[in-house]
Amino acid sequence: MAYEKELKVAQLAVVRAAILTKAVFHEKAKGTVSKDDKSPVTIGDFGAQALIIAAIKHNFPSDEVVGEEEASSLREQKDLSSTIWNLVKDVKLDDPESDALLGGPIKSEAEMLDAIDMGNSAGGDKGRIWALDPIDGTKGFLRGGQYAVCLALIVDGDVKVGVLGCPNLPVDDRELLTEGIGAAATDAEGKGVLFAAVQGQGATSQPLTRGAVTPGHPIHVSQISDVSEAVMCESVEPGHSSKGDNALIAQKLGISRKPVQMDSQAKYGSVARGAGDLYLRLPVRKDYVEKIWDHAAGDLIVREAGGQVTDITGSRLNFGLGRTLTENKGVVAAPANVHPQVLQAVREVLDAK
Ligand SMILES: Nc1ncnc2c1ncn2[C@@H]1O[C@H](COP(=O)(O)OS(=O)(=O)O)[C@@H](OP(=O)(O)O)[C@H]1O
Ligand SMILES: [Mg+2]
Repeated sequence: MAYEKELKVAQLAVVRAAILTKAVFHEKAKGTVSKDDKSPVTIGDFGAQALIIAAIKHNFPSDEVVGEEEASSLREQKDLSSTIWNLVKDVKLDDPESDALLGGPIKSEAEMLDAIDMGNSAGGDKGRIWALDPIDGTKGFLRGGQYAVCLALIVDGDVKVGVLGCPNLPVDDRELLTEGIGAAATDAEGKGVLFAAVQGQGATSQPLTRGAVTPGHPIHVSQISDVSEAVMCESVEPGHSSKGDNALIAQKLGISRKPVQMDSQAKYGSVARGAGDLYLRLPVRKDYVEKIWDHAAGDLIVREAGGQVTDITGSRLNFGLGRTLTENKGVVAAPANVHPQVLQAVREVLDAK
């Protein structure tokens, strides 16, 4: 099967990184520092990025990585760097064979910093480029809510493999629709879902363990025929996506159910397994440009599960542009049969503004 090894390495790398993020999730002080753009980054972001890039480079040395973090600030803050190293050096998969496939542990702090810095690819529409968001939904992570470890392989601008590790998502998707899942999540035993997709091969999910991965079971978007019965997924943070517009669109579509608010690309996973029906991410700020690592894995997983993902103009998201998508044109993800209707409602609401 095409991309078999890439899928396995990506899944195991995400599992390995999630072992670290789960450990950090339980710490009160998550080593938060503010990036230049004022968004938060934690010791978990850096550690997870190092673990994933080391695994990719061990298996595919000439592939490039577009990663969210860089190590320059760590090289100046030696204490922070050694705190992260103390976490990273102990992370190991429970299954020795899987651990060996990833190249075993990272050997030194210097190697860890170098691995983080290998996420500096400029991206683009040529070659094999991995898009990595070590902790997507950092605000959710800090709040004790949903977050996702996200990894995708983009080949010549096309997403071929997508993996999302969602450590706080209930394995049983019926639980998802209970109120307050975004805020009240825990990663108690039995929680955590690993989503994956390969282009043309469908999407799967399996419980997020600490060891080997299985082929997973196929997932599908919901079968709703009447869009008024849909459950909408949206961001928790009001600054990331317009909730006012979402409410107007829901009204236009006759949707009366309350939206489920959830941080991170976990929303794509939820739509892909039919635990939510729609995901709308409508621009709040014209100058904010969405980054490819925030969408690449989720885009493929939803499409392989039978959904359609476009921007608000109806075009497929363009991952060949570099580190970012086009100007902020938002995201509309829905089961293919209702996507045109949803898109039309989106356009009507936005045009009326
Ligand atoms: N203004 C604005 N508009 C749109 N998107 C933004 C904006 N600011 C931040 N971000 C990005 O949102 C990522 C988190 O995604 P979500 O909105 O899905 O989750 S959340 O509910 O906000 O936590 C988050 O990803 P992480 O930084 O990895 O957490 C950001 O890349
Ligand atoms: Mg992100």
